[in-house]
Amino acid sequence: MNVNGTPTRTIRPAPAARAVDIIDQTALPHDFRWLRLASLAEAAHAIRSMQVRGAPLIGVTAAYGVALALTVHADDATLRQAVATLAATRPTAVNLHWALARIAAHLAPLPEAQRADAAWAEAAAIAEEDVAQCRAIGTHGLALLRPLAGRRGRLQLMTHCNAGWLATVDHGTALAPIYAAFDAGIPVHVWVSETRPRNQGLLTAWELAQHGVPHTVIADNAAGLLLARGEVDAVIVGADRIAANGDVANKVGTYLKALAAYAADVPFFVAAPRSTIDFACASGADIPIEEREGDEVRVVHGRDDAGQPAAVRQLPASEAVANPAFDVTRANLVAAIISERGSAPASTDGLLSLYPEERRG
Ligand SMILES: CSC[C@H]1O[C@H](OP(=O)(O)O)[C@H](O)[C@@H]1O
Repeated sequence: MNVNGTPTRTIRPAPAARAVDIIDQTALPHDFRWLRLASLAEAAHAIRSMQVRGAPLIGVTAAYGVALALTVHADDATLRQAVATLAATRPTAVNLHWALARIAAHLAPLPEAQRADAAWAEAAAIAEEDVAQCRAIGTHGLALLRPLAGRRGRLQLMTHCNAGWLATVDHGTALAPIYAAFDAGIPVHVWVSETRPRNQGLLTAWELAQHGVPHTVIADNAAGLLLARGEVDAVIVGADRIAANGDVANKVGTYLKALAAYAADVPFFVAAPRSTIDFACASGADIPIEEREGDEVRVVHGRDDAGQPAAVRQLPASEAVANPAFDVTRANLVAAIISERGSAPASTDGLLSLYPEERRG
């Protein structure tokens, strides 16, 4: 996508410099800056701290983290350690674990002398696949949105968190069909949920503003009113892990929006590439839910009136808080899964209709 008119992706490999550059998403929406990762430790920290975030993008970043590690040492112990270090950063997004399993399986049979170059090439291949798959999600998602347009002046959409191009290498997942509809000339407006406590909705607002897509930022708790009032034609979100039965793990608060959409008879779509679907995970009950640091709830980070970074402690450090980063939406609340291969019901048969090669027995 474009930043100030310049085509930009979220990650830029620099193998010659033994580094990879990522957009520092903890600085957005106020500052746009690149961050250079030059070691396994820096890649792991970037994922854990959410300098880089988004299910597909953390998978790609982890793959480059393995390349950074093997550029220094390419023995089996280093490969195992790199995979273990990166796998420990965040548990829920299966994309991270899928990418690590894929690059490890690709590198293990190779002679040590060939592993570094092969790691950079495989990480780049995973990144390019993500770009193509997210572009296709936009096309297939547009096919679902187009029939909903025309009911009123603008197609009224709602999303949660950030599942735009910032969460992928390019195009995004949930936002890809929105960009596709906007670029096709369909009048759209997006209700953007701020998504406490890390406020990834502000990243979505930044993205949409960059592309010129009309939008309105709302408090998370306002979504139910808008849905009940009939001000939303469809909800479209991303996913961090889709279980084999169609249950969906996504940013915390997604489930509440799915319940409100169901009560308001508004279609609730989930957009995700193949790397987000975990056929080895039977149902949402088996998806690990990341619990993050309590200060993400206790402390609000923003800007003061002078535009300087400011952190406001809302609660004493001793105050007990819970901070689950994701929740699980049961498949029966999901109108369709949108992937690079098309759309299908959120069910075992639906997912297998998209990926028949995964059918066992
Ligand atoms: C394109 S899916 C992005 C997905 O990842 C986000 O989580 P986080 O910001 O914690 O990495 C959120 O769940 C999005 O839906």
